[in-house]
Amino acid sequence: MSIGEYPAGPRGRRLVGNRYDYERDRIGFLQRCQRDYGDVFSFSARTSVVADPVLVHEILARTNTDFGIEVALFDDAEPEVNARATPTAMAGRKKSRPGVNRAAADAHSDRLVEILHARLAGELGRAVDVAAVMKSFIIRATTDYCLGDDSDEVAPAVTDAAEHSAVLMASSLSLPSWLPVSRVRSAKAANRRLTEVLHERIRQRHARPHDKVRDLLDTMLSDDGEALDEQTVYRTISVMLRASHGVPGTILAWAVLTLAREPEIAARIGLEVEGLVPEAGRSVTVDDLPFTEAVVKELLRAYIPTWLMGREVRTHTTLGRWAFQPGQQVMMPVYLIHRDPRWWDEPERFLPDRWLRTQQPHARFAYLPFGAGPRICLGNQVGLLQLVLAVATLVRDYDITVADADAVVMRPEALLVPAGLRATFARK
Ligand code: HEM
Repeated sequence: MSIGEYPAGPRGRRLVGNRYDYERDRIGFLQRCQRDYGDVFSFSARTSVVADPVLVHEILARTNTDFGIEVALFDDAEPEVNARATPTAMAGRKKSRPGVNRAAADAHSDRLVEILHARLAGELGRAVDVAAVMKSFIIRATTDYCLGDDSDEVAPAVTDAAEHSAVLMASSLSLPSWLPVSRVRSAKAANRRLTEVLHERIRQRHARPHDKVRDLLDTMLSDDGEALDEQTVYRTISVMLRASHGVPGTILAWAVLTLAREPEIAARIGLEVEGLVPEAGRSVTVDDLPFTEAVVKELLRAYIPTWLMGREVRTHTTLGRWAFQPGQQVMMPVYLIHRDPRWWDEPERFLPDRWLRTQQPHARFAYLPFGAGPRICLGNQVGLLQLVLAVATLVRDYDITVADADAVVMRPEALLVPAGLRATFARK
């Protein structure tokens, strides 16, 4: 192939192209294409798939310049997410950094455990939709992380806005916001409500600041570094809250299923947590729980919720030996990379111990749970802490009964979900 060609791929069926076969078995279809055409192949004249770790990393690194990340929920709206790539939005990211690093995340560990117990208290003794409960726990935890005492009214508003937006996203259509469709109207109303409560909280805090930094909002309003306008503070916090809605909660659902299927892993986590005696006055952190952390890393490899990431091509550009035009889409099946036997030993097995050895994965960039480049997950340390402490707490303090674990199936929707997972939680 000469430099600058559009990738080859299956032509698909008349009228529907590849969509029919893709919708019947999304992951299987992508795996078959990869086998037949290699790591870069086309899905249609507009959409290509890139499953080569180095090229995926390059796309992520060139995001904001050659590749755009934004998805417009309403096609005539200035999508709020678009603003994230502007210099002021990147300044918001920069200012937030000391508020989201490992030390800041660790400082939230006691609150996190309290919030998990409080969230489960109302659910004990009956079978619940695990992903829904875990998502709402994470929203409460992240809202508390960002806004501390001011989070009460905000957490329900985030859930509402995120859920309404997810319904629109799932339809995979960009609908004009003037369209009198009830789901568009309710999504707009929920987003407006979240915008209002958040602005209100930011203004109040600005007028009456805490004497020392207690949460992410304090970091964003602090005198250290560049001063930000209210809109930039709002956007940064709002993106943090929305971005934390689905992914960590979904991984916790996978954790509950895995603990039920692999009791010896649950037992090893139990031993690790029970043997832990932190010095007086010091909270438990990720560093105290190396095996639990390895389990979380393995969950993020095997069941990566962001299994298929996407970018829109912004400029006439090349990637490796392929050429792309503005407006084309590039999809990155992280799931395929995380399960590729070229980069991983026994990729189909759930082996947390691989993370306690060296040399995993065998290729650079073959592990991308948090993305990479200028738009890498801003909450990666916060998310890791949430997952490790939640898994350890679930094992230590709860008996969990999963109803029919064998019937749960892996479903690659917008996120990769354990469909049909229900469980009963009881305090030990
Ligand atoms: C541990 C679970 C998590 C995973 C696996 C995860 C994964 C990701 C991934 C893959 C992206 C990049 C998406 C892309 O490039 O298209 C992302 C973006 C982001 N995540 Fe996370 N995330 C997690 C938890 C969180 C949490 C708890 C927060 C907030 C506290 C958060 C905040 C963000 C933000 C703000 C972005 C957008 C950054 C930007 O576009 O500039 N994430 N996350």
